[in-house]
Amino acid sequence: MIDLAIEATEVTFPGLATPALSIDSFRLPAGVHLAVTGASGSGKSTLVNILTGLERLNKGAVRWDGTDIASLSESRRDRWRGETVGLVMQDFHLFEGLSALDNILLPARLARAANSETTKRGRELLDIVGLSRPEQKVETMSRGEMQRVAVARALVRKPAVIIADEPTASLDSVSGAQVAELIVTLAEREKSTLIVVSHDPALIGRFDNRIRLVGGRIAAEPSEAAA
Ligand SMILES: Nc1ncnc2c1ncn2[C@@H]1O[C@H](COP(=O)(O)OP(=O)(O)OP(=O)(O)O)[C@@H](O)[C@H]1O
Repeated sequence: MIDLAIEATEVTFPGLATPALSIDSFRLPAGVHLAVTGASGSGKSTLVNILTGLERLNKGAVRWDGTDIASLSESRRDRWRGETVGLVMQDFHLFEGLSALDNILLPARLARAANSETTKRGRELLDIVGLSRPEQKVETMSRGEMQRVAVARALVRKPAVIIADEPTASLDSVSGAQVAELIVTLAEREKSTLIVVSHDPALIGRFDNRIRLVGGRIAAEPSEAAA
């Protein structure tokens, strides 16, 4: 569990008249679950990218647990991201040709952080997300099953933060509801800070803390716990 502070932050892109993202001040206490909504182009993906250190800021700071992630070297930031953030994306980002279990273990293996404990946890997580065939190749799975593999992968290194970008957008309503349930309950169980970007009313409705982005700015006041 780590807390977040966004300070006087701006992200601009060439050709845009106004910043894609402009946030004066935002704080999220450790362990809080937050939903981020907003129309297309309002800056949601840009927000995800600065929270994970994938996009550079033009101004300001994004501090996780007090550390401005821009102050880290690129290799330290990559290591920090792998250790700290579990990411779930709309289009799964799984590797075809690999089994569900190998997909779950791949990031930890690439970071040379995999051991017998990681494999055990990977198998347990597959079980928890309701997948009973760890050796099944991911390209033979349904979309809902693929996203459940991605959720298990995001959690395998016990991340302090889980960030999900439209995790239910490419799923039918039944699979979407299952994935939403898994993300929320697993974040709770692991005591992770959770940030979910979504348009899905069923998913957003599960969050007490919500912000809405309009033109790159936070439009709605964060609720009490996230203020
Ligand atoms: N690399 C880039 N270069 C130029 N403009 C960009 C770049 N990335 C994003 N933008 C612009 O920044 C604005 C915010 O984009 P962003 O992708 O964050 O929106 P979004 O809310 O995630 O949209 P969507 O819901 O459609 O994915 C948009 O106007 C977009 O065109």
